[in-house]
Amino acid sequence: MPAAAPAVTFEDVARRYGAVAAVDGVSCRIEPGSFVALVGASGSGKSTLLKTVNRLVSPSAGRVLIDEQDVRDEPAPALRRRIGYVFQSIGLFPHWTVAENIGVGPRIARQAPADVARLLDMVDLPAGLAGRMPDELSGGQRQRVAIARALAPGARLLLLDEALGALDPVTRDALGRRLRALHDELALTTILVTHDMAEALLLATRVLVMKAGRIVADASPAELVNGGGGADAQALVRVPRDQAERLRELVG
Ligand SMILES: Nc1ncnc2c1ncn2[C@@H]1O[C@H](COP(=O)(O)OP(=O)(O)OP(=O)(O)O)[C@@H](O)[C@H]1O
Repeated sequence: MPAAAPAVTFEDVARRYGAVAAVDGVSCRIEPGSFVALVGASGSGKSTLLKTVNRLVSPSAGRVLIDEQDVRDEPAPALRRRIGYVFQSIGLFPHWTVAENIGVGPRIARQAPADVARLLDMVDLPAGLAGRMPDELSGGQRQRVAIARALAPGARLLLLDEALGALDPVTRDALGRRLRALHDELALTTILVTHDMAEALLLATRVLVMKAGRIVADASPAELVNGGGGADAQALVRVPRDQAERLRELVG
């Protein structure tokens, strides 16, 4: 396990698919311990950029560093064991119990067995769920198990790709808060891909806005809600702001 939360550095990263520049020259350093939200319209390149970190996508140009080390310097399986990755479609192994799913990372890495009860408690699930199969859980419970599994090998870097996207709004809000608390308690570096600017503003310490494969805004939530970050960012901030104003008008 790395001793501290890592930094992530993108150096002029590009990824083309034929004529499409999914990521088009991104340079940016994510500081250790930060919680960065990557927001932007569908197809703006958020997921592609995120996946260059754990090498699910190889850049066509440029490089990605974790701390000062190029992610290509070690075999991909070893790299991925150091990185928690949670995505929307969950991906629990359907024929394994909750405990077996959570324990898979440490088992493959030949670490001490996962403390399943502690990991379940971290994501606000009762220890009694350990013996259940994934199809005996709700969507929100499954997503919590996926987060526990991602953290089980002691990862200090957490990549979340629309990890809350399929959940109902109440569960989504609760799990978002839990994720932010875990980020703080475990001193993680977290990168969250989301369509939802309100979620980004409420959870992140820094928001990067992507458009057509590029980062077009880089600002703190406070800067964004105070009108900063430029036109592309403000177009996204306008949505939750207008909703909040319309709700306020309903107050009698
Ligand atoms: N494996 C692939 N093959 C071909 N084109 C791809 C591939 N992956 C992504 N793309 C294209 O690259 C662009 C960026 O896709 P990406 O999934 O990174 O966007 P995104 O911002 O994460 O979108 P969404 O929010 O809809 O998930 C899109 O035009 C997409 O069609």
